[in-house]
Amino acid sequence: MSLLTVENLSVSFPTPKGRVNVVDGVSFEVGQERLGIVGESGSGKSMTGRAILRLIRPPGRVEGRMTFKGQDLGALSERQMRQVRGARISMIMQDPRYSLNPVMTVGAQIAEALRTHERLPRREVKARVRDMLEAVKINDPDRVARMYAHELSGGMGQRVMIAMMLIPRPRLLIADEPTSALDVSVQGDVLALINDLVGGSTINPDGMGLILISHDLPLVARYCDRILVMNSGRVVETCDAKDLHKATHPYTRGLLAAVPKMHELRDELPVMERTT
Ligand SMILES: Nc1ncnc2c1ncn2[C@@H]1O[C@H](COP(=O)(O)OP(=O)(O)OP(=O)(O)O)[C@@H](O)[C@H]1O
Repeated sequence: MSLLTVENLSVSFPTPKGRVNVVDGVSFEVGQERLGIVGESGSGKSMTGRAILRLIRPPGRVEGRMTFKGQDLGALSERQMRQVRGARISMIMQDPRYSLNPVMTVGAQIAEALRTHERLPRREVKARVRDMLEAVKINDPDRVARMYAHELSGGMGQRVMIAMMLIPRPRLLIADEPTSALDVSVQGDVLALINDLVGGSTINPDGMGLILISHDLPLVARYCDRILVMNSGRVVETCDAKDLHKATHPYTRGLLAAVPKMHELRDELPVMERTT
């Protein structure tokens, strides 16, 4: 069943030459599955994700219709939309450390988020914070709970953000380049974690849908069920990840042709030390 339906979405901004559509007539559906949105820088991937959550501010203009579980997101008040963003559709961004409160410990932030969403007896808070950190595979959770954002590695910070994002048990996760600010050595671990959580775990037994936004085609092909390829604001190809090799659009074929070169480049990179 479809969770989110996007119909004819356009996002435009004023330029000296008039309004320009940076997202242009994009339509897709996503259910409890992993949908990858891929394309080069500037193709409109992030604007699509932000438009779904109504995060585009004027002078940006959004047109089209988006429904989440049948509810028209455009018809919601700003207060109702905040509830959707807080609880039903979550988003994780590139560098998690900027999203964490710098003057609160990790444990205090997770505890605060837990108490916002459920009545929790004081004596259970510490154990629940530990459960959340363990669920995102943080080693030594009690020590990490006492740390501040600046003391975390990028990978740890992203795991902490993922734990916080899961507290309200969202039905859909939008992950916009969630690993591009991380060391190559931990990128796969964080994506594998997101992948596991999408399927369901002790802290979110029902699982959730995923929209993974990335410029990295092999990465999206590896972690997603379906792929939507964007170019200049438009969807040029939609296919199952397993059928990517059969893609017909010249732009997708161009991205595919670049893949072996990317692998060669990666093989030349020095292996970095693990930081998580
Ligand atoms: N405030 C703005 N005013 C005008 N144009 C904007 C504004 N914000 C973004 N854009 C343009 O919208 C286009 C799409 O941006 P978007 O961030 O969605 O691209 P992207 O595919 O996610 O690329 P990247 O991976 O580099 O973030 C870009 O060409 C960008 O320059």
